[in-house]
Amino acid sequence: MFRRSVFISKSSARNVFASQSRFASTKTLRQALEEVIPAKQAQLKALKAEHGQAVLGDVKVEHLIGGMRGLKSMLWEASVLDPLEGIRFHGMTIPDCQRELPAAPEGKEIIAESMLWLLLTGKVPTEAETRQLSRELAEKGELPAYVEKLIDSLPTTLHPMTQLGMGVAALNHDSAFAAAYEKGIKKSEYWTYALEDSINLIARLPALAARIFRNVYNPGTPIAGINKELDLVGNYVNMLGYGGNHDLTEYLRLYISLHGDHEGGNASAHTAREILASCMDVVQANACLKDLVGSTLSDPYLSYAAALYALAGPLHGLANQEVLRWQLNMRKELGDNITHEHIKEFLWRTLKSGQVVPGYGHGVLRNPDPRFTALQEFCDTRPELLADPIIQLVKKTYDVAPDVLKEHGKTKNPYPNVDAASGCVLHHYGITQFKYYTVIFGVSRALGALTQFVWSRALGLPIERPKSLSMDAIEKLVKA
Ligand SMILES: CC(=O)SCCNC(=O)CCNC(=O)[C@H](O)C(C)(C)COP(=O)(O)OP(=O)(O)OC[C@H]1O[C@@H](n2cnc3c(N)ncnc32)[C@H](O)[C@@H]1OP(=O)(O)O
Ligand SMILES: O=C([O-])CC(=O)C(=O)O
Repeated sequence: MFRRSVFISKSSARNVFASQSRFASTKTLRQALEEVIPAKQAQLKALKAEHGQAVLGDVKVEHLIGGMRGLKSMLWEASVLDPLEGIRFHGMTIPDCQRELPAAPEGKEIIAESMLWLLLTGKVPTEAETRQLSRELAEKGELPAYVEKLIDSLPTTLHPMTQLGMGVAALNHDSAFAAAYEKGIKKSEYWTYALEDSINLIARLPALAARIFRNVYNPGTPIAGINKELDLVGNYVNMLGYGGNHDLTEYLRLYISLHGDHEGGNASAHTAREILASCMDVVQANACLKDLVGSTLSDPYLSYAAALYALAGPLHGLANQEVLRWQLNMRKELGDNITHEHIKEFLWRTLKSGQVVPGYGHGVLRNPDPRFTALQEFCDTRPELLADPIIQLVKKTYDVAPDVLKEHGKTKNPYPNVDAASGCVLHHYGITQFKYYTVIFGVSRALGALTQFVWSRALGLPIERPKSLSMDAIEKLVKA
């Protein structure tokens, strides 16, 4: 399958890259990024100069109390989430990406490299560019010995996500960004070191994540070496010990690409990167360019470690482990031959005990998550997946859960999010250790979070420091 480097013609990409040629030749990711940075810098400058005082919305007291839901307060380049339609990556929907982005030579699904290229540059890479990036990642994929030693020293009872965050933070020992900053570099050069660290980190995540899996679940077994001819996820699957399982490899390619970015407001991405100010009066574009952990010029490793700990919460990334635990409990309690009526009763028991239904609801989405749909479609093309009792249970739950949640009347979105489907497929392929699932999510979310880290440095965004208020201060302002 051959695909050319295609110019993205939609939304923001249209303005920024309008002067760029439609078909790029083979270049490295760094070269491709170098080409697009000046246009983005100019766009930001013009936005600030021409529209710095434009009002994007009101900040209400309910925003301060309600987790800033819906507040337009962040700058995030790679993707934008529509409540009804779901995510678009530089204007491309998930089906667009499935159609346009290069797959692995022997596969059909999107791979992490082509998604990363799209997120960073706004362009669809050629096959040759994708392969070149795969090779670069494979060449940089080995873990330093001190990190292996650190991970091997951790108790196997320590949650895999805690271990992942520790390993990522420890990788900052070799941060090019931190070293260059210490040496004293110009602000305009930050992005190049940010990119170097980001690529190194993405390259090393599979080896780190696989080592945690081996230590916790298969102690003493060997870990496969990195194959320089393989893509990132192909190597990850090998290192996990599932090499040769083509369908699992394809599933993880899709999963890791789709989970890569979900605009900026989700807790993990937000932690790593940046936010536009939430001021008490109006949101002003020029006053609002701010960062969180990355904005302090903490290096990409420390920023992403922080993001991982946000991802490890059950209302966010840990929900995929919670979904499977919940579905397995359902099966244990209800036995085989579970009917829709049984599931309804189980759902009500969950809700009446004050718990959330994991895998359902969303902070922004108001329709079924198109990532959930894409994963369901993956199952629909494979009879062995359709015959799996847990996958059937997930489907049956989807038949009844939206109505139960509507009747319950609390959640603004009674539909499934991506986590409702992701774990059951892993379970089918033999990755039954559900406490590990969020680690896979963590390998993925680096694609989007680190993309924005690079862009934040390229655009010279300042430290994040929104204004907070006490309840007394709010009352005083409101009464005045
Ligand atoms: C990759 C991801 O992070 S996707 C999200 C993964 N998380 C989950 O699947 C966990 C289950 N879902 C939830 O807890 C929520 O829907 C969230 C955290 C995703 C979004 O939270 P919010 O934006 O606050 O949702 P919303 O505005 O609809 O919440 C209103 C009420 O409905 C409740 N609610 C929301 N979703 C659910 C649910 N799945 N089950 C039961 N109640 C729910 C909320 O707890 C809240 O109750 P409260 O008024 O008593 O506090
Ligand atoms: O967007 C959100 O708030 C949560 C989510 O689905 C993600 O981060 O993938």
